[in-house]
Amino acid sequence: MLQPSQPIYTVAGIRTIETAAMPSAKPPLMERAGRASAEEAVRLMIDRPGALLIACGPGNNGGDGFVMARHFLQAGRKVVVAFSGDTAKLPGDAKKSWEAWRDAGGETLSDLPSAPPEGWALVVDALFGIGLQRPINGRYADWIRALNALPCPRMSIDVPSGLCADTGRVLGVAFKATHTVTFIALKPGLLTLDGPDHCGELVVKRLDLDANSYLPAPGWEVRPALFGDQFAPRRLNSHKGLFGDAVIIGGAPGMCGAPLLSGRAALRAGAGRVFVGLLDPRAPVVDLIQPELMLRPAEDALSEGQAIAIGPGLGRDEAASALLHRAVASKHTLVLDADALNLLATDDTLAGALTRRHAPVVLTPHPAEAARLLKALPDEIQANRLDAALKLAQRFDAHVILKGNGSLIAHPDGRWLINRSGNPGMSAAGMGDVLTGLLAALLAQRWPIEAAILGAVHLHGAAADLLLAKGIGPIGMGASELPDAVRMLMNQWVAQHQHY
Ligand SMILES: NC(=O)C1=CN([C@@H]2O[C@H](COP(=O)(O)OP(=O)(O)OC[C@H]3O[C@@H](n4cnc5c(N)ncnc54)[C@H](O)[C@@H]3O)[C@@H](O)[C@H]2O)[C@@H](O)CC1
Ligand SMILES: [K+]
Repeated sequence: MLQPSQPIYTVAGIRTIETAAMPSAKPPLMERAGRASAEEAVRLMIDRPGALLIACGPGNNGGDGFVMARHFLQAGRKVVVAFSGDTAKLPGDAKKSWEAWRDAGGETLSDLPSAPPEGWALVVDALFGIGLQRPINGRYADWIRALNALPCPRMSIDVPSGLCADTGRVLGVAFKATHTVTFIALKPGLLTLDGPDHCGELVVKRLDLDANSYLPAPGWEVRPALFGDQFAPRRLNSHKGLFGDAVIIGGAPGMCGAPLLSGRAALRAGAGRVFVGLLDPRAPVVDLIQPELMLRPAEDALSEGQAIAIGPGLGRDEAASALLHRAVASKHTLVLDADALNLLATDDTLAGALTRRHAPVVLTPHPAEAARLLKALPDEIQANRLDAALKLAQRFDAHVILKGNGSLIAHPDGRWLINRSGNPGMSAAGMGDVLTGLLAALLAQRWPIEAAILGAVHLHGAAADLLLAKGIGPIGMGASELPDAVRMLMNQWVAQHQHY
């Protein structure tokens, strides 16, 4: 059974759900959140005796911490609570939670205690959740740095403190959790940019709420369940024509390696035939390592296939621009990558032509390319990756894959997804070329556009994860090693599909 995709809500969405659900919620949401956190903590401390430390903040995230502390106290476990705020200023629910903690016999310390000789069984961060409003400094920053240095499991409640739940940015300093229990639904900041580095293992506790019934989810995780129906077993009576022609165009002088990498990935991802159009007049006429590839002068390749992926190693000269204009004027589904995106960023005529096309367009920028397309700085893109992806999709009326940790997919109609597969081994030259080749291959096999995008992005990361698991990476993982791993995964998934 493929795991279903989970919904993702921004902070505004979570607030809407909380506000709608709160009045009738029995037991109250904070009781559920604190209890769910305690249940998770028990799992983490299964073979760790001794006391746990819970650091509570001045808002409702701290309230969850007090509920959690009460459960452990009532279960007879030693629990130490640090809280440096003013209990009179706690918001309503958190105040009730603190009172219940006090009434159960609990005490709070106004500063972090030093660790017992045997160490803490677990350290819990209940400082800030979705209510973080500004960079953390002063005492809370000191606390977070001290907690991060402790050699024990560290659990965050809802969101690691200091991490922006919408963007994954660290505001000042952030708690580095080994485990995060997040409530109601996933948030984008947990899944992209610096989020995954701070969350550790991420668990969603829905608090018995059906979020979607309060507010339809704006975003979703990329999971094989969303494109798994494309993995039908091939019929015995098949031929290469059934699996389409993938077309990849690029390869200016000195840059032929990029489209060849894309082409090799397209072959391994099952395209019937793969054409690689190369701009360099002195380009090789055959890839001797991969002689299945059909190398062509770039213009000749334009007339082939159902979809064209253009950009890897394309260069930015006039010949490249003319080729890109012809590709955009074609009726093919288009994937624009690398230099095709750089050319697009400085050519308003091309941008106009793109928005008037009928056939779909996929843009696959990394943050620097996205910045050129939006006339912004890469840091501004990274500061809010979701926002940037949505803007790009709207500006170019295109499907967008904004690459990077937690790749974002934005569709032209405003729907979006975040991919969770992949690892730092992918921070290497040529990885983007492989993604482009995967897209070309799935489109050639006539996967619907959205399935092809999700499939290519997920497979790209999952293949790197497979290599990582075998010790091939993260250091030194090569883009040319990915296609064989992609092939293995696709065949595994087809084999699984046969059981249904
Ligand atoms: N409202 C509810 O009933 C529920 C809330 N829940 C919890 O409540 C959290 C949200 O609670 P809040 O909205 O109170 O927000 P938080 O508890 O995340 O933080 C808000 C408090 O922190 C202060 N603050 C924000 N940024 C700061 C900074 N950089 N330095 C110092 N102080 C800062 C604010 O002034 C405010 O006092 C969720 O993340 C979740 O853990 C859950 O219990 C589910 C139910
Ligand atoms: K927290």
